[in-house]
Amino acid sequence: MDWFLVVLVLVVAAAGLLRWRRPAWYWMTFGVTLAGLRVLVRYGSVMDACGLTVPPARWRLTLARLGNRPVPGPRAPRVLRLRPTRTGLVLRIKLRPGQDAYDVAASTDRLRHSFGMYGVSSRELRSGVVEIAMTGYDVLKRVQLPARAERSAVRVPVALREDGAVHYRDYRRVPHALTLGATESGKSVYQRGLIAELASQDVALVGIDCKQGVEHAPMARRFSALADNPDSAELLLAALVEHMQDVYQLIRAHQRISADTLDAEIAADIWDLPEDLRPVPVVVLVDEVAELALFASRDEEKRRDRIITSLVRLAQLGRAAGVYLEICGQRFGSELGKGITMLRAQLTGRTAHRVNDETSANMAFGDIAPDAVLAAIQIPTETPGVAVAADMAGGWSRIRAPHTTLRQAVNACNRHAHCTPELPHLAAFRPELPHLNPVPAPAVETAPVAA
Ligand SMILES: Nc1ncnc2c1ncn2[C@@H]1O[C@H](COP(=O)(O)OP(=O)(O)OP(=O)(O)O)[C@@H](O)[C@H]1O
Repeated sequence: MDWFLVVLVLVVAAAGLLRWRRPAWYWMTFGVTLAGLRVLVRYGSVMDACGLTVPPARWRLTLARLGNRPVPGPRAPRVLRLRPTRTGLVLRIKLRPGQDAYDVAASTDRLRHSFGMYGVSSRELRSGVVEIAMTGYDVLKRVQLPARAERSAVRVPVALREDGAVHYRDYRRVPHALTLGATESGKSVYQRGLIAELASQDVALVGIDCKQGVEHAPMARRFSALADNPDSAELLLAALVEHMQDVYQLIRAHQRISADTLDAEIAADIWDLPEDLRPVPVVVLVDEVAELALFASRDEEKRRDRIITSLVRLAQLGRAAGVYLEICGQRFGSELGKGITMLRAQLTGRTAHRVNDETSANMAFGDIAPDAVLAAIQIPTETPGVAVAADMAGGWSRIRAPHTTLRQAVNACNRHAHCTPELPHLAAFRPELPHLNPVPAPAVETAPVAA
């Protein structure tokens, strides 16, 4: 009995310690079982308390009356499945007649504290079937992407969503994206993580970093082209437009051949081309975009107009040619001059880190997901890296990228330097390669020769 007590105290102490210091480990060791039991045991009463039950059917009442049995109580939605995950529980329920997925969505906060979970969200899978995703702890506090997250050439995991799901950057679904945020809000860390993920994929990376290359230059081994000032950015963007036009020519040539062949696929973009003909997709990463739009003289104004025109052309036509834009900045509104709102309309993937004012949040979401504006303004200063991500479908979620240091990103780029494709149009912009080991070799002391 004594031993049993000692073991019990030790287990409770270990659980308490894990819950306090390592909530993810606590969840996987104790939390998931306790929360699963709690949900199953309390399910009926919680649903009743949250107003998610319906009165019993009339035939049940009649049967009970005829059989002199107790009157049946209200009925909660039927549980189809309760699935544990790495970060929480997923409960799938079948609604009773007269219930609506909106009723569940409106009760998520009540469900959250009634089930003792950290966060609850819901979505309708199909008519009458709702999935309730519950997280057991604050998954955005210390973010680690699951090693088994799916990866493909133009779809890589970049962050974790607050419901515990992995947030992907999928260039085929959302070709161009805009990432906004105040200074020190986590934009560079987000972009670094993205580069580190893309490094191992079959894509060409092109960087435009007007902070003199401070962000991109250390990762130059994996970049097919780099520009570190507005002058070279202008030329690089013009070269990218030429590359895009060449890819269109290739697609046209393939279409001419396949048009004469009965039943052959007719390509509409690079992904329809046979693999041996398909040009490598290009991801163009622009850091601090406002630097490209500012000018102080007439010549600089003309250069700015040419830069914005090239960006607009790439945004409008790049998707089919496999040229994708990833633009990053503190603000991106009409105050940056003509062409900006037109360009922004093409950047349909939006991510906003902490912003300083509502206007900046509106620049990110005002036109695509107005509900996300408030969420972006509420991101606290003490959680850099937390962001709100939305796309044209109008849905949004809070996300946080893992904390990728520049060293980790550089290591990933160096490891995959051999994957860097050479693009003929961009040959003039191949970056000067940093030395892998820049530490000078220590001077060799020569021992005095014995007489
Ligand atoms: N995902 C994250 N998780 C934890 N900490 C983060 C994360 N992202 C950023 N940080 C912290 O916030 C600091 C600022 O991040 P970052 O340099 O990415 O900001 P920024 O928005 O690019 O700033 P600036 O515009 O001034 O370059 C980082 O040094 C890091 O310590």
